[in-house]
Amino acid sequence: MTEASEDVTGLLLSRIRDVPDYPIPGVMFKDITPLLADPEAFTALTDALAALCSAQGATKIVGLEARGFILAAPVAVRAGLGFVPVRKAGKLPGATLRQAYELEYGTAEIEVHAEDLAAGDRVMVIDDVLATGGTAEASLELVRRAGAEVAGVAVLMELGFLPGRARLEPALRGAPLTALITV
Ligand SMILES: O=P(O)(O)OC[C@H]1O[C@H](OP(=O)(O)OP(=O)(O)O)[C@H](O)[C@@H]1O
Ligand SMILES: Nc1ncnc2[nH]cnc12
Repeated sequence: MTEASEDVTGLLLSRIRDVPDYPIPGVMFKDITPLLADPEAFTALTDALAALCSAQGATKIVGLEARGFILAAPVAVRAGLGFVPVRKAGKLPGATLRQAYELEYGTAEIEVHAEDLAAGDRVMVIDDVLATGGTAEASLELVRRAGAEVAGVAVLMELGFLPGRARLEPALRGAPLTALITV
């Protein structure tokens, strides 16, 4: 299975809560906590993402702090693959690669332990939301700077009212971007 079924899509969509003007006025925040609290929905999400990782021949899973960790860690276990955290700057103790990027509501820097990824790894990047695409774009930069190959990017939810997909397109270099749902 490479796409979520309509039943799964509907279930996931029904468990996402809209919070207007959070964290700043003008942002419609998509809150995934109701989905996480529903074991049927969380399991369906994990299974769909794990199937995608297997279908695309991933050998490692990168999760993006913080909400991406919640999704990516069970996917890595389910798919039988190693999990590599990409963290906000200053949180990883070892030698890191660092990349700056812009968010829908601010700027940030992310890091990965340089030794966690290497040539021969095929990496699936997993996150909850694709908004402006800045976080995912920076993570692909890190994956490649570490010498690894990008198997794809998979997100629970793409914000279709923002140009994240178009921004990410060049950085994908032909690798697939899969969103289980688009809102
Ligand atoms: O496509 P973008 O515009 O880059 O936005 C998407 C990112 O923004 C959110 O993370 P955030 O940095 O808010 O952190 P959190 O997961 O710690 O809440 C979300 O979890 C994605 O990682
Ligand atoms: N509107 C939004 N809702 C939830 N997470 C986000 N990350 C970036 N923009 C977001």
